Amino acid sequence: MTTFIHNIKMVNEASELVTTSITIEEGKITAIGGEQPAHAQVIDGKGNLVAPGFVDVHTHLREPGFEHKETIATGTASAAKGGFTTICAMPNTKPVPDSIENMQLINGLIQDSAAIRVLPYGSLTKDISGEVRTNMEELKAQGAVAFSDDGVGIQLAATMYEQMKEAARIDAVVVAHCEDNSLIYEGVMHEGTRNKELGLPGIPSICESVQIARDVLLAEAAGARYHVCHVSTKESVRAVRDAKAAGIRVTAEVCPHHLLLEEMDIPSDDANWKMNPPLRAADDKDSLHAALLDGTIDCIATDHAPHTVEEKCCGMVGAPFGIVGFETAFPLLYTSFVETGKWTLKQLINWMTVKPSQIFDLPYGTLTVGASADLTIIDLNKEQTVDAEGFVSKGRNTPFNGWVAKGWPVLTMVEGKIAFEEVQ
Ligand SMILES: NC(=O)N[C@@H](CC(=O)O)C(=O)O
Ligand SMILES: [Zn+2]
Ligand SMILES: [Zn+2]
Repeated sequence: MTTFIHNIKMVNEASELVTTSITIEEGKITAIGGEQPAHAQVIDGKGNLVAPGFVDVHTHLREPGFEHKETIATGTASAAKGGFTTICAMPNTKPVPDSIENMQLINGLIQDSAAIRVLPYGSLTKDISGEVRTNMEELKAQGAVAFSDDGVGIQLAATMYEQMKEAARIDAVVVAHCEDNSLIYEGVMHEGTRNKELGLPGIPSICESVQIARDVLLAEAAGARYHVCHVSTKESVRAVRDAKAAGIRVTAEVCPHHLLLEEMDIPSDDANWKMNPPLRAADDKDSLHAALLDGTIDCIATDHAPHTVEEKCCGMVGAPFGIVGFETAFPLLYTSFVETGKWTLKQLINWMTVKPSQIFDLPYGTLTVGASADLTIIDLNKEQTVDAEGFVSKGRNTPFNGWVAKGWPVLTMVEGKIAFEEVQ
């Protein structure tokens, strides 16, 4: 089948919008700016923006094991609505993708119900318990996109070092949730000013940064490719920046909420503001912005982490960490940082497409002839209020409810097939 999308604007290197057309055949882009082919299905882009489908390297789909929070079907529908076409699913499911058998089980579930492309992580240790190392070569052969124990930090340096050496041998990326368990102090938000006002236990910044500092040195010694999840503190930024300057193969991501919010924004003891790592201080947030702009931080990832209303109902202590992210990521970032002139549209799109793809050697996140027709059409003028009740995700856990934003995806396509379309 041939599809022709016309009356569409693409953003060029200078971040200007250029009206063009896209021809898609057999799931691939075959022309940009060409004439309408005969017998094509025609889509009117209505003058909207077309961007490469977003690539999210840090997501939680909860299935198998926690289908009451999210399923592969609801999570990928939510992602498609947010303009995402490729997402990497973290391994904190039940079972954990830590064996050939469990990888195959998860691949089967993805095959059966994913609305977009889902690339599963394999775990670094069995049952993400930090003890017994997994056979990453076996898991890679089953399609593991990279390796992580996200949700928990790897406490033992030797475990991390051994897996890094093996990852270097098989050319895989080690992806780390950095958290030293001895420095959590049962905290539920940032150890700073706001937690004291609210009388809640705090997680100090060193809980994250000391493990990053350890890991970049381990990565250097192992010759491994090492990617840091959800960087949240200025000390973490410095550790990554220094490591890059030393030639260590480190990359890093930042989440929208850490760019948009800080500890003082937390209105009350409300678990919709509880996530790991927590919202940090204003100067941490500033350093994350500077790090994105100077390339210390490579990309943006949502860390979409759905939980139920019941789990999030009753204050921070006792509630699980995590907030949803797919359906609000682009509009919130676009409105806060592109519309205000802090970033160019091209920068934002790159941080959500080519940049994450490059880290994981993925052939996605680009609108070029020959590439998979993974794209999202976005109405940059459409203004809408974030309404958690209207989310496609099962999760309602967002601190952004009620925010007004522009730039909502109206159509998302994966391999030329429509995965989401806004009903008129
Ligand atoms: N980010 C979170 O607060 N929670 C994540 C785990 C994680 O990403 O560390 C989850 O799985 O709920
Ligand atoms: Zn994490
Ligand atoms: Zn996560």
